[in-house]
Amino acid sequence: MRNIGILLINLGTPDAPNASAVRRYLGEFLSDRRVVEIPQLLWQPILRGPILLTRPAKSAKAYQEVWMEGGSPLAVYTRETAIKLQALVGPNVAVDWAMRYGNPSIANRLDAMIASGCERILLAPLYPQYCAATTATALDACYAALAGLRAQPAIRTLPPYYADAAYIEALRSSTERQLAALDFNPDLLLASFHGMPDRTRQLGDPYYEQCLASAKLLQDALGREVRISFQSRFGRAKWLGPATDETLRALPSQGVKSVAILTPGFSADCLETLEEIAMRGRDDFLAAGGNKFAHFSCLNASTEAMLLYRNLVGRELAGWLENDFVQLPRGG
Ligand SMILES: C=CC1=C(C)c2cc3[nH]c(cc4nc(cc5[nH]c(cc1n2)c(C)c5CCC(=O)O)C(CCC(=O)O)=C4C)c(C)c3C=C
Ligand SMILES: [Fe+2]
Ligand SMILES: [Fe+2]
Repeated sequence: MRNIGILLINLGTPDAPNASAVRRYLGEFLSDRRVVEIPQLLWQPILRGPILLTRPAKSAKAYQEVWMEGGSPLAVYTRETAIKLQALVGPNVAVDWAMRYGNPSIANRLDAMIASGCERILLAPLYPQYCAATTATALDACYAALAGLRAQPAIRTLPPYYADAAYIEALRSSTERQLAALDFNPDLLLASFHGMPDRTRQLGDPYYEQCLASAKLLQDALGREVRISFQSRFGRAKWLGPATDETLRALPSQGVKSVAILTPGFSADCLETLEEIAMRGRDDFLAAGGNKFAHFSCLNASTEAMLLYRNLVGRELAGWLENDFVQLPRGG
C-alpha cells in the first residue's frame, strides 16, 4: 500500500471557456477573503453586481483564445506535471493534483488520497513566492478539508522556494534554452510577476520581497539584466509596481526595441501569461514602437521543472521515505 502522498496545488480555472463557467469560478475565487480583503458587506454587492455581470463574458472570450484540447492551460500543465512527477518518484508515493478554486477540488483529492491509504501527505502549493492570496489560502482549504476527519493523516507543507538553488537553476536553464531558440538577442529580459494590492505588502506579506529576490538571483545566474514588473492589476486600489503593461508601452521610447518576457512566478502557463502577456503585451509593445517581442513559456512540465520538483519533494519527504521506524536517541 502507498501510504505517502503528494498533492500538487494550483490556483484554479473555469471548467469551460464560457460565461457561466467563468462566473462560477470568479464567484468562488473573488469571494475568498484572502484574495479580496475588503469587508464582505461592502464587497459582495460589488462582486455580485457589476463584476459578475460584466467580467465573465469578457474573460470567457479571453479563455477561448488560449483553451487547449485537454482544457484550460493551467489545468493541462498542472495535470502533466503530476503525471510526470508520479513517474519520477516511483510507485511507493502517490502523486495527485488539485485546484484551490473549481475542479478538481482540494477536498475531493484529499479524500481520495486518504481513502487510498495515504497516512502522510505533502501539500505542495506550486507558488515559488509566498503570498497569502495564493499559498495561505490553498493551505487553509486543505486544513478545512481535514477538519472534519477523526483520523487525520500526518501533514507536511512545501515551503516557498523563491530562492532555492534548484528553482533558480530551472529558471536559468529554461531562459537560456528559450533565448537560444530566438532569432534575435533581446535588448531586455523582463520578469513579470502577478501583482498584488500594495497594502498587502505593508500588512506584512513577504511576496514582493520574494519576487525581487528571485529576479535578482536569476539575473546573477544569467549574468545579464533582468528587470521586474507586476501584471494583472484588478480593481482601483494601488497595486505593486511598476505595472507590466505600462512598462511594455514605455520601453521603446527608452531605446529598448526588443524584449523577451518571462513569468517566473507562475508555475504553469495560464490566461495571465498566454493572453495577457503573450497577446496583449505583445500588441502593447509593438504598438508603442518595439520591433521584436518574445514570450517565454513557464516551467510547466519541462525537463527543468521536473528536475526542480523532484529535488523539492525529495527534500521535503526526507525521513518519511527512507524509513518509518527510526528510533530517536533518548535525551539526557
Ligand atoms: C484581487 C484580485 C486578485 C489577486 C489579489 C490575485 C492574486 C494572484 N493571482 C495569481 C495567479 C493567477 N491569477 C489568475 C487569474 C486571475 N486573477 C485575478 C485576480 C486576482 N489575483 C482574476 C480576476 C483572474 C481571472 C482572470 C480574469 O478574469 O482576468 C491566474 C490564471 C487562472 C487561469 O484560469 O488561467 C493565475 C495563475 C497569483 C500568483 C496572485 C498573487 C501573487
Ligand atoms: Fe490572479
Ligand atoms: Fe489578467
